[in-house]
Amino acid sequence: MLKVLTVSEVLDIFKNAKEVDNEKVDINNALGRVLSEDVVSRENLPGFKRSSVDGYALISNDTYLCSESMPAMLKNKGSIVIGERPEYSINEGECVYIPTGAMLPDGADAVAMIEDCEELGDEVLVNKPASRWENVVFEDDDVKAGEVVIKKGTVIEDRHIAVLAGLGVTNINVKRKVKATVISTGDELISPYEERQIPKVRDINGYFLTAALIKDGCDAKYKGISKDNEEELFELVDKSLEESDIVFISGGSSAGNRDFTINIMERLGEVLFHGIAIKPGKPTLMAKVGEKFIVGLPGHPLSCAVVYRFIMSELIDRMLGRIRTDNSLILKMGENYHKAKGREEYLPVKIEGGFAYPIYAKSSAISVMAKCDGFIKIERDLEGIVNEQEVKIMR
Ligand SMILES: Nc1nc2c(c(=O)[nH]1)N[C@H]1C(S)=C(S)[C@@H](COP(=O)(O)OP(=O)(O)OC[C@H]3O[C@@H](n4cnc5c(N)ncnc54)[C@H](O)[C@@H]3O)O[C@H]1N2
Ligand code: MOO
Repeated sequence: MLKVLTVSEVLDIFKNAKEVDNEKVDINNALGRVLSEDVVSRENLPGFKRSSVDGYALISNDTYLCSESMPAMLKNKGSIVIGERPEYSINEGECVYIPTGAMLPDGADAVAMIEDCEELGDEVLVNKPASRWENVVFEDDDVKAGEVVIKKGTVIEDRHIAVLAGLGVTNINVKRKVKATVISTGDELISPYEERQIPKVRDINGYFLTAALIKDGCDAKYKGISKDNEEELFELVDKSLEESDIVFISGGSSAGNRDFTINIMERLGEVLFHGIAIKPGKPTLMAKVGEKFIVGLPGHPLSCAVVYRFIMSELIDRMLGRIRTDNSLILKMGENYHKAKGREEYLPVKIEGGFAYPIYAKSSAISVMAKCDGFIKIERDLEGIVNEQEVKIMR
């Protein structure tokens, strides 16, 4: 008897998954890792008042009402060197040349752009009034000391690396990678490196899952193809559990006479469910072995991909404490779509002219993965979506 759960019941089970431990990585190895604590700035950024333009640092009052026909005439004290503390301080009637990014000298409260000034011997003529703090960046304009700059759970992207470098945070607290093993099962499977042998089929899921797990920040190992032989698969899963937090088995998940995954799960641990009310991907199963998991995914490639992408990646999120950024898109449907009640459905769609169109595909098809621009989720109790209805496209 299959123990079929709804998607929300499955997600509830994931809430009990334990987060992996923390580790430290160098900024050069931080890309794609999940922050295990908030990054709190120890300091203000930029940390000093600086000019945002090339020009002359001066006292704004000295340029009051000046114009091209009546420029303000200021004494030029010289030049400030970028990266050095200014040797000069500015008094009434004085100015000093300052390059973009250099430290504002004491006394100055504005910078006039070089385009609005003319050097005339020892003097500088300023043709346009500068208002107080014009072209000046304050000590804490960018970041204030004590501020949370990047939140715990964030996946570190290149843009975060920029911020970490700016803050001088080079040793970063992250979650260790989730260790995952991928096993494909089926006597009919051959490696994509092998010569084609009809009616054998190339292993798609092993490659897909390994790539998807790596993309999700796991240390994923592909263990190849196991024959439809319970003992062979048992040995492989048992051994893989020693070195993994989670073992993914593709194929053999439904109820046929060569579907051993359930037996292996019963022998090794506690089966959590056998079946999710979802289309495609119903024959998905999962077991717990101590703090580790075995997941059995449907053999049909589209089903396997949908279950990983929309269900199992949530488990990985839990284990990594990851906050996923929402990159979904809201668009209108370009036609009606009918669905049967009772299962939550993930429908592949193509975007054309700003509308979403369903792609009709059997779960044994794989080309849809190259053709679709994303998936829409249709709730369990709905019977479809009508033309022009707004839908959320998950990518
Ligand atoms: N009597 C029933 N038959 C089936 C049911 C059912 O409820 N009762 N469910 C169907 C659904 S839905 C799916 S999905 C599949 C899932 O089957 P399994 O997970 O047991 O997978 P297999 O039988 O091993 O394979 C199904 C199909 O997928 C191909 N396959 C398997 N692994 C791979 C791989 N790594 N790469 C590419 N293709 C793969 C395999 O050759 C089969 O064609 O069961 C339905 N049947
Ligand atoms: O659930 Mo199957 O995965 O519908 O094709």
